[in-house]
Amino acid sequence: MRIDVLTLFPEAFRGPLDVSIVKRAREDGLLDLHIYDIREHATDRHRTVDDYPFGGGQGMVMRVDVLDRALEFVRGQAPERGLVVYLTPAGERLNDRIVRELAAEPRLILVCGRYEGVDERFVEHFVDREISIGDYVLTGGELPAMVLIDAVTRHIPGALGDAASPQEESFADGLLEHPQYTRPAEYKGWSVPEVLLSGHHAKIAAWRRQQRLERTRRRRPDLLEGKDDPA
Ligand SMILES: NC(=O)c1ccc(NC2CCCC2)nc1
Repeated sequence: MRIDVLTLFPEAFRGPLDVSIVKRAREDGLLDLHIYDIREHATDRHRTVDDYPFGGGQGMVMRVDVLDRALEFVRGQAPERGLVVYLTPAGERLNDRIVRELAAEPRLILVCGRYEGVDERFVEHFVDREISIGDYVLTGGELPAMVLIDAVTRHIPGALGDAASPQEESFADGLLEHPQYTRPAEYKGWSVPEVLLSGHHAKIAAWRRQQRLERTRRRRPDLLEGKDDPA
């Protein structure tokens, strides 16, 4: 899978994607990640990428002509057309279903906004999906882009190694995940639920299922709406 990122701050991407699972996926050629600087495609002497909003208002808006040129350049870097995703609080709320949909794409082109956002004509004519990682405003689309890259990478076959598979994770069947425990079995008088030490796999599976249901009912009843009571 190829992911291209358009950003004014390529340096923001150094670090989180250079460690652990994502790093390994890149080294193994499972994820082909490229970061591009939008400012390279500004044409004036001052390399301007933004301008004042028509109609007034505070802040600046990213120019459609600069973004169009940047996207056209990036598109030309690989044969697949790529699905263009713009990170914005006004987008579809990211969830497991959307992550899986995006992970099925051969190529994603993520566009990170800054200032007050981008000229709407860029969204209307070039963006395929607007995605939000939550109902809050950030200073840029870079962190949401990294969240998306991390979440999508987990679904690339082979990225999680043979061990875990995303299916067992939270949300896979719409429920929160069960509590986890490991050694020491006793710590400061705090013990581990006996069933987990029993080696009785059927009982353990039943206990974990019960925990997932109880947690979801208590913390995220919205996840259970529209589902007949999952026994
Ligand atoms: N909740 C989010 O996914 C999100 C995305 C982008 C953003 N800020 C960007 C959007 C255009 C200028 C800054 N804030 C929040």
